[in-house]
Amino acid sequence: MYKRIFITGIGTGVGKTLTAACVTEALQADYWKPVQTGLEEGTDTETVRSLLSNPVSVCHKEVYCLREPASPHLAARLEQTRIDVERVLQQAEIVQPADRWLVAEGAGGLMVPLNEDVFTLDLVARLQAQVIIVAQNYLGSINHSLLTARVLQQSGIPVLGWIFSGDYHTNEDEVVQWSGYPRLGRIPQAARVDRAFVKEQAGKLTITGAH
Ligand SMILES: Nc1ncnc2c1ncn2[C@@H]1O[C@H](COP(=O)(O)OP(=O)(O)OP(=O)(O)O)[C@@H](O)[C@H]1O
Ligand SMILES: C[C@H](N)[C@H](N)CCCCCC(=O)O
Ligand SMILES: [Mg+2]
Repeated sequence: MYKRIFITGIGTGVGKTLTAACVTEALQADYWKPVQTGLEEGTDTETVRSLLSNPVSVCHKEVYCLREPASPHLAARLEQTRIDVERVLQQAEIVQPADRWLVAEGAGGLMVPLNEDVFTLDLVARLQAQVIIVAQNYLGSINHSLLTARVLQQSGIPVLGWIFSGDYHTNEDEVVQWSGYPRLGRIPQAARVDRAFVKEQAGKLTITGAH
């Protein structure tokens, strides 16, 4: 079994990057965003690099960096290219030493296409990663959360549990109960997100079951 954790979310903009930084800090892991779309506001790799305190974590280079802030298959099409999943998988082998945890972050959620044939979900399965799902509370988030859980269950992908992004809401209990996946923690809404905040939140996560 690879020591790989894939951070997915119930959608885009739900707090995966900050959560990934906290998980990376907690495990003193390495971080990797293989496919980045949208470059104008900076990359997730730059964000995570700026938020880590420990001296051992490495933030690896992306395999694809695509300018358009869109689904990877569309952003790739605009640049007359195609995301080659085999290349992403080969790169995972290259960047990851066998004894180190790798925290990988997807672009958007699991049913985001990487090309005309492959979804992010398929990449997760091929990476043989264990999954952490980031959920945020909003009206409609129970549906998005349980759809995400269902597609992972149906794919037989191992799930470590949920990390909630933002302040507590009872919907969180619903999502845990209906899905059967445990709560690994919550990253509260912060007025200022910095290294100290990430370090503090990393110390509160309980990432059990990772092996
Ligand atoms: N707990 C928090 N406190 C304050 N701001 C937050 C928190 N979580 C996320 N944010 C902010 O919300 C915005 C969207 O979150 P983020 O970029 O992490 O989404 P994402 O799920 O990683 O999206 P993508 O699919 O683009 O990778 C960012 O500006 C981020 O800094
Ligand atoms: C640009 C954005 N921040 C993400 N990196 C890409 C999100 C793709 C979402 C696609 C979709 O679900 O419609
Ligand atoms: Mg992100």
